[in-house]
Amino acid sequence: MAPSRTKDKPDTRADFVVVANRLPVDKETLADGTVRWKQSPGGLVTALEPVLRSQTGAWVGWSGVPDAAEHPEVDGIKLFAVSLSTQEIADYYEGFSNATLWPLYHDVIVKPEYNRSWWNSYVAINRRFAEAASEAAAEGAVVWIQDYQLQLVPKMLRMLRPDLKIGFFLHIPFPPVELFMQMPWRTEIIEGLLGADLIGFHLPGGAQNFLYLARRLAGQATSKGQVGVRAKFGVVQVGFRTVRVGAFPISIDSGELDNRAKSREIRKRATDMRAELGNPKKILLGVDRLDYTKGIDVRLNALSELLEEGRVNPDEITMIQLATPSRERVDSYIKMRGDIEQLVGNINGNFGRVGHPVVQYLHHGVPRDELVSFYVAADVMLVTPLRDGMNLVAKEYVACRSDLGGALVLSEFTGAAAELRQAFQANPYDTDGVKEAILAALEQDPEEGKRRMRALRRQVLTHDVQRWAKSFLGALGADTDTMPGGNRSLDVV
Ligand SMILES: O=P(O)(O)OC[C@H]1O[C@H](O[C@H]2O[C@H](CO)[C@@H](O)[C@H](O)[C@H]2O)[C@H](O)[C@@H](O)[C@@H]1O
Ligand SMILES: Cc1cn([C@@H]2O[C@H](COP(=O)(O)OP(=O)(O)O)[C@@H](O)[C@H]2O)c(=O)[nH]c1=O
Repeated sequence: MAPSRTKDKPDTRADFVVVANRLPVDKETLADGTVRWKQSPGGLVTALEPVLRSQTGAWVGWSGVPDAAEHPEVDGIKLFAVSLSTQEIADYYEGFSNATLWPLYHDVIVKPEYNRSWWNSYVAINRRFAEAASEAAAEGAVVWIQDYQLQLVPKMLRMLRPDLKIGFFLHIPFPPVELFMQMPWRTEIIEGLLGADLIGFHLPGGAQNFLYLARRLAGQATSKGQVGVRAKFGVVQVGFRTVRVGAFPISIDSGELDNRAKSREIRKRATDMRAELGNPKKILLGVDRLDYTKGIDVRLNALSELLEEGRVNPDEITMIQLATPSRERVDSYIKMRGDIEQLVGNINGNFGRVGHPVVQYLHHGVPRDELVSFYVAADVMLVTPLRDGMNLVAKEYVACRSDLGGALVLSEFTGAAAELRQAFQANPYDTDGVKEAILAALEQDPEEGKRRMRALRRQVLTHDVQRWAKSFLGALGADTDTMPGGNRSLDVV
């Protein structure tokens, strides 16, 4: 992605508009005052950027820093920046989005905080996004609203622009009814979402939870049958409008990643990495935003016990944990960072040698090619969230393994677990189960490993992000003829 320049405002309205909390690029001001734009963190941007690149469209979002109203241009995508003040970032983004909704929707792993002034800010900022989307959209356009930060936008936008076709997709889990009922503004949220024509979740369970709440809280008539995957949609009747509810598991640009990982440069870099690490017998890898939902502590605790019990030899393994900074001013994230770094320190203190720490921990992002080289080099990929909407990292690892090497340890509580059945799955709350899964992955028979990886790759390469977008937008009634991919025939070995 190459941002070129900034403008006052993109000059034409678009027929296809993505609205997300973040723009695909974050603004960064260097010490000498130079401004640069870099890819924003997280899977939502990884997934949507190739989709929007293949359509002619616009993206409405925030640039990741306070009071930035420039509109950068990225590879032909028109970007409409929504400006947030420092106080609004604290109340709407760090507060209501990430200290209320995020923990509530992730099984209350930490206690959600219910703060009325945060809610007021959430309402005001959702209105600002709705107004920006309304300005960006041409007559009759398709507007696709993304994620938990913007759940009131569908209704607000419909009131401003009844001519639009409005879709909404939730990238995180939609919680069980008993948990959602904690939310003081629960009815407003359900009614906000019902402004859309189509509401998408990763899994049928989220769609079912939503349908129940639409009946109970908004008093609407709904269908009662099971929702399927990309099929058998639920229906909510809102006056004269019919709102459809479905499950659309998100994915990655698998073909692009598969090709990139096969390149000579990446292969060489992966071999060099192994040598730089002292050619350990096995490399274990974790790749996450530093978030308490990701279960980084789960895998570190399991590894620590395996080392203590002598079931894993510290001289034979290296674990690499990439942990990109995330939501660094939210209390629960500050505490978790300290906990994780202490765990890493304990393992290295107890089992490392000079020049050979057992865990190599990086608290910063790495360039895309470097990340792909890590995937190619890793013998065991550790994905152990306590709860995760999808987890694209698991799919990226599989897409990078055309050599059929490697093994994936995967938490049952990720959206990806529903599709990646041949991974070594474990309940992240069961430390013994996680330890057994890690051992099984480390010790797998190579032929059995190939069989598993072949099956995983068949799933990931035939269910790519283009197929995800096409299935959602097709169900919304948008014209998807111009989109590439969607169940492309790929080189699956
Ligand atoms: O924007 P941030 O606060 O820095 O957070 C980054 C993104 O994190 C979340 O990603 C989710 O979307 C992925 C793609 O669907 C999914 O695989 C993952 O399970 C989710 O956690 C969040 O939902 C995004 O809004 C954030 O941009
Ligand atoms: C550590 C790291 C990650 N990435 C990319 O970020 C996304 C993460 O997506 P996922 O669905 O697994 O989870 P969240 O959205 O964060 O909740 C994935 O595409 C990674 O490749 C990255 O680009 N660089 C990094 O250092």
